[in-house]
Amino acid sequence: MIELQSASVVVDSPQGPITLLEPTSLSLTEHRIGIIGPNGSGKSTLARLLNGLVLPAAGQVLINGLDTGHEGREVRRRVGFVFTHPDAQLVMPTPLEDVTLSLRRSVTDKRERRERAREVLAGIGLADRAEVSVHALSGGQKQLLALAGVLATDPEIVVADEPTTLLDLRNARLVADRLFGLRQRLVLVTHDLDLARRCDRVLVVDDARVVFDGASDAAVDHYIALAEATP
Ligand SMILES: Nc1ncnc2c1ncn2[C@@H]1O[C@H](COP(=O)(O)OP(=O)(O)OP(=O)(O)O)[C@@H](O)[C@H]1O
Repeated sequence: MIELQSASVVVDSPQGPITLLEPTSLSLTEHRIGIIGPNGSGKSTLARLLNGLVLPAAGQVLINGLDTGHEGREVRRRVGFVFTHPDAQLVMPTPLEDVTLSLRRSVTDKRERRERAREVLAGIGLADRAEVSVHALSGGQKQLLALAGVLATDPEIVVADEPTTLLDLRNARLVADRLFGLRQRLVLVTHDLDLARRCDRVLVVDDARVVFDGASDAAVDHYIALAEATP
């Protein structure tokens, strides 16, 4: 379970503290949770709270009982984070090496790890790209590889921050289908309202607050009404 207990996010600026997320309390137990809202509203901030990339200024964030403030390492092991830009998480020269690195904790034998990495790559359709430079991959292939790297760590929860934004229709569908096929709990930040509609529960964030929390169709309607009401 993902639990926010009056969790707020505040950053310092030369003009004084800025609140990026007002105190928020949530219990997220659904399989697929969407987060939608306007640019700059606080969606990424909320997503980053869930794996301790951002820590609450007050309140608590608990992931399956672990406090992100005190047990950050344990939390990051359980919560895989997929960034909008896959380059942010592809650290090795080739796909094979990248996935092999992600498997270092779960598979101790080196040879077995490489074999397993090849299987993972085959599973995302990149078997023939295993040993090319990651820079030679297309945007969609990179995003699939980044996702595969996250999944190779066997997280309990996957948080994805606009993972399809940079992709064309075909690749966006590939990545989305992969995300929605996961057995793990998925928290998905997205501007794609069709994807939001596929979630079991959707949070609408506006102006550093969760302004709606409910079923996906009602949440999307709320967001559209909000956008239409904004001058
Ligand atoms: N470290 C920071 N210092 C100051 N302001 C920040 C910081 N991080 C984010 N912000 C500001 O906080 C607000 C919320 O940012 P956030 O990235 O959470 O928005 P978002 O809803 O994900 O936006 P988008 O849809 O554009 O990605 C924005 O106005 C952003 O400029």
